[in-house]
Order: sequence, then C-alpha cells, then structure tokens
Amino acid sequence: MTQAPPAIRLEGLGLSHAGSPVFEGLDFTFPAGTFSVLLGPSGVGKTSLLRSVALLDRPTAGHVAADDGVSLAGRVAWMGQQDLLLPWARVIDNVTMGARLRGAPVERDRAEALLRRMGLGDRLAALPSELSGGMRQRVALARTLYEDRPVVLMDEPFSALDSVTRARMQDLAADMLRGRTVVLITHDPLEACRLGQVILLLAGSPARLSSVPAPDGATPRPADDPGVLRGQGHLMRRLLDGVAA
Ligand SMILES: Nc1ncnc2c1ncn2[C@@H]1O[C@H](COP(=O)(O)OP(=O)(O)OP(=O)(O)O)[C@@H](O)[C@H]1O
Repeated sequence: MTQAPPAIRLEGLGLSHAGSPVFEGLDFTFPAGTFSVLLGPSGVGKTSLLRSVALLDRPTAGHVAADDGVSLAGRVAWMGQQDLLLPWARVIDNVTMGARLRGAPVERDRAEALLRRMGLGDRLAALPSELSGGMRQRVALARTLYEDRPVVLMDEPFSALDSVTRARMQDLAADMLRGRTVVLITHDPLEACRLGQVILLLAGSPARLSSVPAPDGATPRPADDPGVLRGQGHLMRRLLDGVAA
C-alpha cells in the first residue's frame, strides 16, 4: 500500500429509495487505518450505506468525504455480495482484471501467491463456472486484496464459506488489511467480535448507527476467547431485542 489510509466522514448522510427514507442524519467517522464492522437486521440499509461510502449510490442528503481532503475515487476496493466474476476469464485473470482494465502492469506472482493463501493454488486456470460458491467468493476476496487500496469496503465477504474456511479467511483478511480503513458488513456476531476494532449496529426506520464496545485484544481474536464469546452473546441479544437495548 503506497497511500496513507484516510478516515471517512459521514456528515448528515441520508438516503431514500423511491421516496422512503432508509437512513437519515448519519454523522459518523470511520477511523483511519481501522477495521470497522457493521451489523444490523436484514433490509435495514447496510448495503445502501456501504454503497454510499463507495460513491456507488448518491445520497439524498449530506455527504461522504475522506478526512484528508482528497477524493475517495480511485482509493477504494469494493467487494459486493455478488462476486461479479467474469465467466469467460480464468481465476488468475479475474484476480488481475482491474489492473488489465486500467492498463497497469499485471503482477502475476502476487496474484498467484494470494490465491495459494486462499487454498486455490490448484485452480488458477479454472473458469468461475467450475468452482463452488465458496471458492468463487474466495476468488472475489483475492481480487479485492490484489487491488491493494487504502480503503476496503466488503459486503458479507465470507457468507458462502463453511465455518472453518470462514475462520481462515477472517484471519487472512485481518492480516492483509491491517492498517487500512476497512468497513465490513456481516450478519455474524462472532465474525464481528473476531475482526472488529470498531463495531457498529444499524437499526431502526429510518436507520441510525450506534456503536458497541469491541472485545479487548488484537484482531483477529480467537473464536474461543472469553471476551469474544461474551461480545458475541451481547451482540446476539441486541439483535434479538431489535437492537434497542
Ligand atoms: N435500488 C433500490 N431501489 C429501491 N429500493 C431499494 C434499492 N436498494 C435497496 N432498496 C431497499 O432499501 C432497503 C435497504 O436495503 P439494503 O440492501 O441496503 O439492506 P441491508 O441491510 O443491506 O439488507 P441485507 O442484510 O438483507 O443485505 C430495503 O428496504 C430495500 O428493499
């Protein structure tokens, strides 16, 4: 990573779809170089918020800005819920596609090393249609990490993975994204407590953000750490109670 990661400020951010407000008046700063995790009930507006941060959706009110005064455009790696792999391109070419499209040099060795760390070293020449859903998700994760951006926004990046692969990918992501400004959406309280340096809940209608204390200790925190298990239970309770408590 060559550029310093900025903090990202939301100022009075609001978004409506078809005239119905999804969220409004959001004021929050995602701290620079910090792994933030966002949870909330299905349909509350998490993806809409992340898309606004990524400048993919135009907010109805307020704005999103980097705290260093430089535009976020070109500094963000995005991993959406759909893997968006190109069906005609082999795994290795999907990972390096961004560089190809930009006309930048392709670092094949770096892409291969990433895929090997994802357990896909023997699938470099496979087409996406020859992969399982979890493998495709790992290719999409490799493509996101390959982009090497100071800001990384990920929408449920591990949702298709079995629990052991998921834990491995969480470890890898925590390691590779350390020091970047990351926002990750998850439905999994354990994932939030393993990875989150900042943990946020989005709830209500229109939705508002609230922050929850993260467990102690460096990330990735062990899944069986007592503080992680307590935090997981607390988050689950908040979600079951409709996040109000
Ligand atoms: N392009 C769109 N046009 C109209 N309504 C939309 C659009 N995108 C999202 N919505 C609506 O906005 C609300 C928030 O959707 P969003 O996808 O942001 O929720 P979410 O919290 O990410 O949900 P999930 O956890 O199920 O992925 C939902 O009511 C959804 O139907």
